[in-house]
Amino acid sequence: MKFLDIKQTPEQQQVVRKIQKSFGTAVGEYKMIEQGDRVALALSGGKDSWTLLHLLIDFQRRVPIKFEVIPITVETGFAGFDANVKKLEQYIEDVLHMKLVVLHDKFPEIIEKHKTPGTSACSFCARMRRGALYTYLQANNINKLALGHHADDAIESMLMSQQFNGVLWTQVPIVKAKDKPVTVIRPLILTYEQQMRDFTAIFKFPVVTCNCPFEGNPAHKRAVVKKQVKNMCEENEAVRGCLLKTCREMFEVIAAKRAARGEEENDDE
Ligand SMILES: Nc1ncnc2c1ncn2[C@@H]1O[C@H](COP(=O)(O)OP(=O)(O)OP(=O)(O)O)[C@@H](O)[C@H]1O
Repeated sequence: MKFLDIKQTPEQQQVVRKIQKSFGTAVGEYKMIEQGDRVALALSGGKDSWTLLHLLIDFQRRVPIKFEVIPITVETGFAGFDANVKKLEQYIEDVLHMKLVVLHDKFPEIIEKHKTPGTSACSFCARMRRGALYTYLQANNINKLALGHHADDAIESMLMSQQFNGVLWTQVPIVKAKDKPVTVIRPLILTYEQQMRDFTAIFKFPVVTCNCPFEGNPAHKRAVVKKQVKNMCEENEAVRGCLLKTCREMFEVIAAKRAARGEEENDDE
């Protein structure tokens, strides 16, 4: 597996080192990976989870901790996604010499039947995806689930929760799933989305989408908040760093509140 060994320009080397550092800091600081872990990497085929898969394999080769990485894709059943998943399988076999686990499902039919008015299809889909992954993980003794959420996701979720729900919430770096022997980890939580774009541009992963008809709607709350952050950064480029610092304080507040209530997390995306 020589994916990181391809010839890189000095600028590209900088991109790689910087992302290895933000990944390594998150994994170390939040104690995400331990000896003997079996880590499922939830691969959507987007740039974030592709980047995460490569960083996990790179980390596996560089540290003395022994752990497994098992890439898994939920083939949701949206028209055309099955052909995209074939591209993921091919790359993983040819380039990484690994096997992709594919869980086939029929989300469009279930969404059509059960969607409750007022809730977005996206959160419903994310919950079903999580359910499918937890079922497979439990049946196969896999104790960690790595998701590709990154720093900008955490920032946007924090601002969305404040503005639309009036609560302190965001995706946290590590959390035990409610009632399940699975711990969710987010090793990219200190890495900005632009870093993933730069990393993907160097290694040219076969990026695919899930072909869902709801994606990219500019009226979505996340799209609204993304634009707000962009506007703030145009006025003061230090804003993004400050917001991530706030998120890091919030991770502790959220964990302390949960511990005080004796709760395990219901880790909604
Ligand atoms: N179909 C899927 N199968 C497996 N894991 C998935 C799937 N879709 C999403 N995920 C996981 O959930 C995370 C968050 O999903 P989301 O749809 O918000 O992705 P995203 O921000 O577009 O990231 P990516 O670039 O990885 O697609 C992904 O990074 C990935 O780890």
